Amino acid sequence: MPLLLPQDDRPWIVQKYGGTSLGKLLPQITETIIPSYLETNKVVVVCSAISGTEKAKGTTSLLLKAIECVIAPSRQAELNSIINTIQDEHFKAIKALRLRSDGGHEKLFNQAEKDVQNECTELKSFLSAAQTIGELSPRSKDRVVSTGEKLSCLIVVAALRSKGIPAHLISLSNIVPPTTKQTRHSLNVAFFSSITSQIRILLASLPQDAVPVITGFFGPILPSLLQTIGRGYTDLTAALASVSLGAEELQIWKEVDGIFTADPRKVPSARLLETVTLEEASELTFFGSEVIHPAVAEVVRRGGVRVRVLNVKFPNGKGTVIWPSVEGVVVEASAEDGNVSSGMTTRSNSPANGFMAANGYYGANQSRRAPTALTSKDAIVLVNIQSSRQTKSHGFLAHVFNTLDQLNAVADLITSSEQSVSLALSNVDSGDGVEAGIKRLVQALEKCGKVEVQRGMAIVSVIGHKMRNMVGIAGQIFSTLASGGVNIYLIGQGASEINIS
Ligand SMILES: Nc1ncnc2c1ncn2[C@@H]1O[C@H](COP(=O)(O)OP(=O)(O)O)[C@@H](O)[C@H]1O
Ligand SMILES: N[C@@H](CC(=O)OP(=O)(O)O)C(=O)O
Repeated sequence: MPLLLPQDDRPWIVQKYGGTSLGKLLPQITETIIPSYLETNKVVVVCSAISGTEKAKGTTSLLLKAIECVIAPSRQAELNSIINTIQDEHFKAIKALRLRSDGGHEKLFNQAEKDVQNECTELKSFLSAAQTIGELSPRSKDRVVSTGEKLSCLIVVAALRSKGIPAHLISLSNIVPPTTKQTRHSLNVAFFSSITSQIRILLASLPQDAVPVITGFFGPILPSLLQTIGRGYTDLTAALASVSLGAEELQIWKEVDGIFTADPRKVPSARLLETVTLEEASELTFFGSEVIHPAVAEVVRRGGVRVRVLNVKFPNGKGTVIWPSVEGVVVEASAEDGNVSSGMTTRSNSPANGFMAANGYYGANQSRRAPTALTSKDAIVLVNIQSSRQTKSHGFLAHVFNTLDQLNAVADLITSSEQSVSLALSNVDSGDGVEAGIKRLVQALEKCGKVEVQRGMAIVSVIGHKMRNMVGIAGQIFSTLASGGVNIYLIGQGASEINIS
């Protein structure tokens, strides 16, 4: 008779770990946080690529640099040295695991080392073949970038297995069905549903006690994940995994206690927020504070998953809960009333589907809050275009936006009048430097009218749901800026009215 195992009905928790947390705090993650949650939950781990010190010097950034080398035949040596650096960083991580294991698990670590080496060798030959041809398609670039998450998952699986946790690596780099005729995938509801089903199928094939360790990269997406979703895509993968499992909570583990009223590195007096809405979190990220990837919001809202931002260094903290906002609902509630579970200590009292308790609660104190948070973005280029007055205003605007589209330039803020448009752009560098990007932009926009450019500007954004109904908030913002001697060049209020920039 087959042995029937008891059904494991612990609720799922999905934990996403960013590159710097994995690079600096791997033992804390694999020896303390994950085992603690496994006592009461089934856990899925979603990993970004490892960054030893900071994201700008991490594996993904190095891989992007390697991609740049491909188009220049003279940079073969540099290319090889980048991949060697990546390999060494991962070998170092395995060496640290060996030291913590006191000579145990030799076979496990040897295999991990071999797997890392194989990935890097394959990558080198892929890149060197591309260098011979002198080009790399967006899809091939994605193939290169996906190596980062594969490598980090190899390390995390080895770390967990060395502690007796049955971790299994799940690569999502081939879960998107190819499109036959289309040149790009439409990232719509149907697309995301197909991804969540694929993830569910992959996870269902694992043993019941398995701890899946999922690559933050998923693909292949046409034209490419980097082009469509951009950096920080691991948050989205984790959101899709949580929806596919009906997870109790999606946890985004970082090196900060949660979401603050401002970047705590820049503003020491910033306060930790107990809750924010999904929209506020997305706006904060878009305007300079890396909180959650904006694409996460729609996925978790539809899937009804609660999101919590937590600190790897202080895992007992409550973190910040991100809730979907509910139109027209104004409820005063305390954290306790609203089933806000408190991190590692009380986890079992959350609502079944993770959000919106029956009383319509959508986060403690939200109805009392004035602006929720501030953020800023530097190195902004301001472009003013004055129409040459020969075209009607809509023709002029269409011309300007078509030009931006052709140049792949995204404006963070836009204001317009009948005959002029002001644009604030944060990303004018297409790989050949900011000045080259500005020159290209000006040349193209001069066909629409007179163009003026101002460099070295900053966008300051005040974000909060409550602002929608507050009279006088804009006046307060501008008089505060004036008292700090700040000259305002452009004012924007998002259509959602939760952001004044
Ligand atoms: N409002 C904010 N709340 C929290 N962190 C913020 C905020 N604005 C900017 N930050 C910065 O975002 C970073 C997020 O933490 P980090 O662990 O580096 O993220 P990741 O794991 O995604 O790389 C912190 O360094 C923090 O200073
Ligand atoms: N590794 C990718 C994706 C990602 O999600 O990163 P992180 O979670 O460390 O922000 C990047 O650097 O963009």
